Formats: sequence, C-alpha cells, structure tokens
Amino acid sequence: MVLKDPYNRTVSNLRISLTSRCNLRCIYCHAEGEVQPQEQMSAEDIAELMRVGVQFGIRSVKFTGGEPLLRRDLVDIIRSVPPGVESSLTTNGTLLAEKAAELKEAGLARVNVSLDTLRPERYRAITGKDILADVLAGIDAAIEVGLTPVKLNMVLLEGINEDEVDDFMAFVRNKPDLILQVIELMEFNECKFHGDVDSVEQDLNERATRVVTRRMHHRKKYCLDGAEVEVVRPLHNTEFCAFCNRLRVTSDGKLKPCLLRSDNLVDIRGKHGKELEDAFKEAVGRRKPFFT
Ligand SMILES: Nc1nc2c(ncn2[C@@H]2O[C@H](COP(=O)(O)OP(=O)(O)OP(=O)(O)O)[C@@H](O)[C@H]2O)c(=O)[nH]1
Ligand SMILES: C[S@@+](CC[C@H](N)C(=O)[O-])C[C@H]1O[C@@H](n2cnc3c(N)ncnc32)[C@H](O)[C@@H]1O
Ligand code: SF4
Ligand code: SF4
Repeated sequence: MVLKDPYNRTVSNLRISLTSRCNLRCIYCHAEGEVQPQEQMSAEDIAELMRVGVQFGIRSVKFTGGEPLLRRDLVDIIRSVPPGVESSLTTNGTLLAEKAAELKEAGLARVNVSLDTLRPERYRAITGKDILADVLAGIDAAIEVGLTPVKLNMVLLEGINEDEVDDFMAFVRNKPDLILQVIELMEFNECKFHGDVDSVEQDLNERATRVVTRRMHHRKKYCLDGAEVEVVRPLHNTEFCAFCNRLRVTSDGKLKPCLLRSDNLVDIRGKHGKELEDAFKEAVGRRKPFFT
C-alpha cells in the first residue's frame, strides 16, 4: 500500500538520523532539526521500521545524523535494508576512507559528502578541525569502490566560501562520478552567513547546456562544461515542499513529518508490529508542506 499525506504527497523516502553525535562542529549545522535527542534507536528497531516502511511504499532510505559513520553498527544497519530499497548515506566524509569498501559490500548504493571548501584553512574555520585531507581521501575511496555518484554538498556561506563555486566546478568537471550540490543555508543557531544562491543559480542557468528537473523537491540540475550541479533551495520555496516525499526519523526514535517542525513528532520507541504501522500512518497523516 502506498501512503499519501493529506496534501496528496506520496511518501517514498525514509530519512533516518542514526545518531546525534558528530566529530565536527560546523558553524551552520541544523542537526536534522533534532532537539535534545535521547537514547539512540537500536539497529533492530531501525530494521523493523524499514520493513514497515516498505509495506507503505518506501523505496529509498537516506542515512544521516549527526555523523552516521560514528555508529559502530552502521554496516549491520545497511545490511538490514530490505531488498529492492535503495540506500544512501550523507556523511562529512572524515571517516569514509577506511569504511567505504565495507559499506559498498553491505549494499550501500552511494554517498553524499559534505564539503564546503577546498581550502584547508577555511575547512578548519567552518568545521573546527584541520582534516580536509581525510575528507578528500574519503571521496576518492568512495569513487574507487563505486559508491557513486558521489554528491559533494556545499552549503553556500556569505563571506566564507561564495567565491569557491567555480573551483568546485573545476573539481567535478569531466568526472561523471562526482556531482556538485550547492545548498542554500537554512539559518539555525544564529548562523548569519546566508550566501546568495539566486545569483549562483542565475549564472548556472545562463551557462547550462541542459537543465533537468528532479522529481524530489523539483530540484534543478544544471549540466555545463562537463560538470553537473544540483541546486538545493529549501527556503520559502513552495514547490520544494509541494514535491517533498520524505519522512524523517530522529536518532532517538521519533517519526518527524517535516525538517522544520518539532511540534508534530510521533514517538515510536517501544512500538512494534501493528502499533508501529499505525504510528507510521499517523506520521504521514501529520505531514504538511512547511512553505505554502
Ligand atoms: N528543508 C529541507 N531540506 C532538505 C530536505 N532534504 C534534504 N534537505 C537538505 O538538502 C541538503 C542535501 O541533503 P542530503 O542529505 O545530502 O540528501 P539529498 O541531496 O536531499 O538527497 P539525494 O539527492 O537523494 O542524495 C541538506 O542541506 C539537507 O538539509 C527536506 O526534505 N527539506
Ligand atoms: C546535518 S548533516 C548530517 C550528515 C553529516 N554529518 C554531514 O555533514 O554530511 C546533513 C546535511 O545537512 C547539511 N546542513 C547542515 N546544516 C545546514 C543548514 N543550516 N542549512 C543547509 N544545510 C545544512 C550539511 O551540509 C549536510 O550536507
Ligand atoms: S558534520 Fe554534519 S552533523 Fe556534523 S556538524 Fe557538520 S553538518 Fe552537522
Ligand atoms: S521544509 Fe518540510 S515540507 Fe518542506 S521540503 Fe523540507 S521537510 Fe519537506
């Protein structure tokens, strides 16, 4: 049975936060909208939730966090993804090099790696750690084992990395396994570095030889000079929300109908079988586009 929310949006993707812990301290982090997370869900609970999701039309799962690679049982969790469901991971990439092969072998399809700058000193200023080289090694390893396409997530930050879009395009150019994703900052924690995504997108539009609109969030992908660039513009974007097909799961076991709301969560801790199915339906029923 495929579930639709009251706004006729099909839910086909589960976005599961595996932990609220992280080894970086990015200046802009929204932490997937988690507020005071408690004990994290077990691998068994996550496996059962994915099985229930499949009954209701879930076709892909995104693992995120915090930093998902901090979970020691990550490989087991990926192994428990039901057959036919595409799994991907969003990671800061710092621990990816040593784990990429194992993740691939466990069935992970691809990774998104957060990388806001190609300059070591800026990387330290943004994340708090001087380990850009580890991330670059993680990206290489992911390509090597076929966790592809690897998307590079670059949050556009005014006065910090806005001048690096062309450098990033050069970085991904003529590498079909790499896609650049330019992301509009959603302000959390007083982070006031909102970059000008409008002008970046205008420029891409003028130079693109092909523009594709994705089903999810109706995001635009621009193809130019051997580079592929996707633009993520969630703010005040009614179309983005109208085509949102994701149900979130917090690391401590709550279904979260929308990234930007915390007043409509459905607690699934301790729920199994029919109770869990009902909770899933309840969460889908509570979904509402944030920007209308
Ligand atoms: N507002 C909002 N932002 C989202 C949503 N999904 C993803 N994002 C943002 O999009 C950016 C990229 O997220 P990723 O975790 O890499 O995944 P993705 O690009 O959305 O997904 P794929 O294209 O399937 O890899 C991040 O900044 C997320 O916060 C959403 O449903 N709502
Ligand atoms: C919260 S992180 C969790 C996964 C992993 N730690 C990472 O950094 O990729 C998921 C994605 O959200 C993005 N993100 C975090 N805070 C954001 C914000 N305020 N606005 C837009 N994107 C944000 C990050 O850049 C990252 O690509
Ligand atoms: S690495 Fe990811 S979860 Fe950690 S602080 Fe940065 S954006 Fe947030
Ligand atoms: S803000 Fe909420 S409704 Fe809009 S795309 Fe994000 S999760 Fe979906």
